[in-house]
Order: sequence, then structure tokens, then C-alpha cells
Amino acid sequence: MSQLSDFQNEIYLGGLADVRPDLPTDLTRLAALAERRLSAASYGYLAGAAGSEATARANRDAFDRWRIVPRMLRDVAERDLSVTVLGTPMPAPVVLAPIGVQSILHPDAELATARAAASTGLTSILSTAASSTMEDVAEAGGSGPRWYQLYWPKDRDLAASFLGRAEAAGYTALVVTLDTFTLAWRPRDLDQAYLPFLRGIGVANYFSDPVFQRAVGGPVTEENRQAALLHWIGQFGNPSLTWDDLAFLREHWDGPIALKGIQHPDDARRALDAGMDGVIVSNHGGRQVDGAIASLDALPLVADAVGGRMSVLFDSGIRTGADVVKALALGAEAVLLGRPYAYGLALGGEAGVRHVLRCIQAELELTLALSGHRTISELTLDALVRA
Ligand SMILES: Cc1cc2nc3c(=O)[nH]c(=O)nc-3n(C[C@H](O)[C@H](O)[C@H](O)COP(=O)(O)O)c2cc1C
Ligand SMILES: CCCCC(=O)C(=O)O
Repeated sequence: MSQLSDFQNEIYLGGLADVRPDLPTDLTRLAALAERRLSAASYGYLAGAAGSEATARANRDAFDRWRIVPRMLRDVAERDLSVTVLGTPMPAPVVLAPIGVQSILHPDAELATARAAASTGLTSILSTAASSTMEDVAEAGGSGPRWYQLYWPKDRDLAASFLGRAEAAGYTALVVTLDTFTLAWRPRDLDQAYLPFLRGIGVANYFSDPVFQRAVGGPVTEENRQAALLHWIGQFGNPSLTWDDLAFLREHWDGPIALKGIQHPDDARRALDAGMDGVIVSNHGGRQVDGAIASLDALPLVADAVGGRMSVLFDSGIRTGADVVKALALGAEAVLLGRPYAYGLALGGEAGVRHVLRCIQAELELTLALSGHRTISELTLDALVRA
């Protein structure tokens, strides 16, 4: 646990004042603590992954195969971690990944996450499968930067309605998740017979939508709730989508668009050809294709293929500041942080999320400077060697 007093906090890390004394500063230790706090089913849903979880492990192992080579005497007194990605200025290249159904982790759920992100200035991506509506989460986040993640439903009118609502609520960039048109084979959830959606969690954006309501014959009440859930199941994912469908997004969204779930350089090239603004190199934290390539191993090839011409972001496996440095050096403009902030939410609500964000930001700054870099743009492949 962190024993730092406020004074130590100030001199040691330049004011990491939001570090919670009851939470560890080593974020890799959060999972074990969250396991004690959450029900077995909720913890299993959060921590779990697809199949044998080989890809989830590979995501972590891949970071160990790269090592940072620190450089000395390069005047790192003035550090600047800020970047602008998809039109959004960020104090550090760390974004909160879209994580749905957060009410299984903490009653304040996405509202707490939005408040914590806003208080750090970091950008938060709201999932279509959130436990609160996008309007309520936007209100909680106030002026904090926010992006919207679309799970692209079968009904085009519903998809268009989601995009219109997101724009009206101040979400400035669109993240379209391609790798999860259905949930994968996830043994922890199957063995516990646990799916939050079947309990009506994660459907707030659907049930509150006028297009969805029209399809189920009016507002969702106790009477039509079961029918509404069945309609949701039928609507949630669209496995028939192809590259040609991306034109629809362009028609209905004026801001930047990034495709999430890209692992192959050819898919990144196709995204570029389709007029997308970015890709997120991600395997959904190993939750979809067991046996798939580690996301970090996919990153340099994608960055080589399209970097400089569109934004390349990365997720799946980020746990430390050093991990962020490695992903940036391998070609990402920014990273998405997934489970660690969700563990923070489970352990301490808004303050728990803030703890995680402050820790990773501070660790990133220290690692960047101690390895001889002042700015994010100075990080290139030169900073790394293969272990
Ligand atoms: C519990 C949970 C729920 C998630 N929900 C979503 C979601 O609604 N939309 C989405 O695009 N990704 C979702 N993801 C994937 C994350 O956005 C991200 O890709 C992944 O967590 C990154 O890996 P990491 O957890 O190792 O950092 C979810 C991940 C978890 C763990
Ligand atoms: C219906 C899928 C939403 C949650 C999700 O993306 C995940 O559990 O990985």
C-alpha cells in the first residue's frame, strides 16, 4: 500500500496527491484486491478472457520481450507529456478504454469513471453497452473530453440515432469496435452462467433510445422488459458488416472516426482507404479470439503500414508506465487503459479510478524522463531493444 504522506507525495512525485493510501501504486496488484471485493461472477467477467486465456497472457508477455535503453545527459528538466489525438488535446497519451456494464463493479459505475477522467483531463471513451445513458455520463463528465464507442447494431436507424445522440451530448470522436459483434467463448462466464445483459445491465442506451422504443412498441416497462431484452439480443451485433458499410458512418458522423480491433496491417490500410481517421490496435484484452497474436506484436506492423497518415492507438495489456513507453516507441500515438481503471473503480469508485490514472501518468512521466526523453514525440524505436 502507498504510505506516502501529502508532503512526501509533493516532494517525491511533484504532487501525486490523489494517490489513495489504501490502494497499491503497483497497478498489477489491483486485480487480486478486486477479486476479494467483487462477487465471483463480476470478477470473472472483468478479469476473464476468451478460451484458455492464452491471448490475454500473450498480451502481457509481449511487453517483456522489449526493453527500454535509458539515455543519459539529455536535459529532461522540462517534461511535456501532452499530445493531440483525433483532434483532442490530452495531458498525457493515456485514454480510458470503453468498458461496458460498469455497474457490476461499483454502483456509481460510468458516472464515477467520467468524473475521475474529467478531473485529470484525460479522455474517456463511453461504451454503447454502458450501464447509464450517454447523456447522463456526459453530464457527469462535464467539460471533460469524451469519445463515444459504437457497438454497431443491425438496425441502421438505431445506429444513426446513437450517433446523433452522441454528437448532441458532446462526444467528439467516434470509436467503432469491430471485434465484438458477439461475445466470444468465455469459460469463466459460461461456467458461472453469467451475462450482465440478461440481467438488464448495459442496455441503458438501447432502452432509452426512441428508435429502439418504437421497435418494442413504446417505452420499456416491466410489461415489455423481457421482449425488449430479446430485441436487444437480436440487435446488439451485426456479423454481416463489411468494409463497404463504413460509408454509412461517414454519412452520420462529422468528427474523427477510429476503428477498434485492428490487428493486421492490411486492415489498417483498408481503414485508411475508407477515409477513417484512426485505428486502435487491440484484441479486446484477449477477450475475443483465444490464440490470437499479442496486440503489442501487431502494433509495429500496423504503424509501419499507416502511421503518419492516420492515428494509431493501442490497447490490450497496458499495466505500467513502462508499458506505455514501449507502445508509444513501437508506433502508437496514445494507449487505451482497460482493466486497471476498472479494478480501481471496483475498489474505490471515482477516487479509485483517479488513483489509477494518476499513478500511470506519474509512472509514465518518470520512466520517460529517466530514460532520457522530454516529450512523447521523442519516443521512437531507438528507445527499445528486443530482450
Ligand atoms: C469488463 C470489460 C468490458 C469491456 N467492454 C467493452 C465495450 O463495451 N466496448 C469495447 O469496445 N471494448 C470493451 N472492452 C475492451 C476494452 O475496451 C479494451 O480493449 C481492453 O480492456 C484492453 O485490454 P486491457 O484490459 O488488458 O487493458 C471491455 C473490456 C473489459 C475487461
Ligand atoms: C456486449 C459486449 C460488451 C462488453 C464487452 O465488450 C466485453 O465484455 O468485452
